[in-house]
Amino acid sequence: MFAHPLVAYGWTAELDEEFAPLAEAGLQAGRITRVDRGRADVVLADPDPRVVRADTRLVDGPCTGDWVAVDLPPASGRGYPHAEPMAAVAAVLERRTAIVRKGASKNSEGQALAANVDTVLIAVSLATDPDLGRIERFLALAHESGAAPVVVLTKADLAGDAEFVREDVERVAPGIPVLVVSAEAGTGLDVLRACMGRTSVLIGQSGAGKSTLTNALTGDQVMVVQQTRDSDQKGRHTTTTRELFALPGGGVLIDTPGLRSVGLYGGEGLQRAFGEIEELADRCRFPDCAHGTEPGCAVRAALADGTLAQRRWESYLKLQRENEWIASRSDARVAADRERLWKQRTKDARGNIRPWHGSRNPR
Ligand SMILES: Nc1nc2c(ncn2[C@@H]2O[C@H](COP(=O)(O)OP(=O)(O)OP(=O)(O)O)[C@@H](O)[C@H]2O)c(=O)[nH]1
Ligand SMILES: [Zn+2]
Repeated sequence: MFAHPLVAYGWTAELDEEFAPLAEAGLQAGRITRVDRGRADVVLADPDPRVVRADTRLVDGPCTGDWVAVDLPPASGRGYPHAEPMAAVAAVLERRTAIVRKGASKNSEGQALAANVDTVLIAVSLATDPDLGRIERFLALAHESGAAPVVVLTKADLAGDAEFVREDVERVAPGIPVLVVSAEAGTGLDVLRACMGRTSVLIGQSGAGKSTLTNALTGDQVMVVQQTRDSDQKGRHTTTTRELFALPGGGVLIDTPGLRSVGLYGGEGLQRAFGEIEELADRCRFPDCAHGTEPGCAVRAALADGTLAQRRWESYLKLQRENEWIASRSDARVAADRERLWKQRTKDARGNIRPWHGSRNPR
């Protein structure tokens, strides 16, 4: 068994091996538990896990879940220009997976929400009718990340007929587990735990119950929870940062703030989220069928006999148009951005550490 104080935070023998040259350069391995402007909380082994605040301005766009190399200031503070010596993130290790959505700004930059995640838990409240289109969007985002999606229907204690909703949601999530839980009543949590990989992230709308679920899974009041508005069950955007916790039974959970918009950021995720449509298209008579007026179109046949729901087809077309629009913004630009995101940011601005590349590339 591989023993290391950061195992509880997801550290593996493989990471340890990758990190060896950085350790030799005098850097400490750590995982980002939360990010603020220009700063991050990083859990380090010292030798027991402890959280330090570190400057992140030397690296490009670190996010919660990133494995990093931390440069701790010498105890004397000698050699540091600041009055208060501060730890600094010197490098970000290659990401295995990353949840990337379209950035808030108009340009085509992607925004990483969480890194090195194995399971994406898409939280959807059963207190109101679920928005299937939104779930499809979250699923495409999750598929694109490289992690395995799971849909978690929350607040089962408030649902009239949870099973009915679950079947509805299953139709838009082919091959994906759809679970029913209540953090309030404590039901469904064991099944949920069994579906969670080493590192899981909770995503979903504000008020979906992500923080309540985080508290239930950590067995602690780690996140603040606020009432949803009675009028429309909308959340109040209580959670404002992404935070990472080690779970008592092993594994790591990242809670995220409610997402107002989930702009997709291109890629194959959409095809995977709509796998059954891709399969239908493969059966069209013409390989380049546009599913319009062509004879022998399997997609139109499925729409006609109801095997493929009209709503689902339109949702797919809409998301595909969105994806294409992003790509058209500038293929080169998007490609360069992605490259930059996936690539190892091991350059140390101070130039005293050699660039270092991990052995695996998620793409
Ligand atoms: N009845 C019931 N209420 C729940 C359950 N889970 C969460 N809630 C309530 O739903 C409201 C919103 O819960 P949060 O956990 O803050 O939701 P969130 O998704 O973290 O919201 P943001 O932090 O704004 O993104 C709170 O009033 C919770 O008490 C549940 O299982 N049953
Ligand atoms: Zn066709």
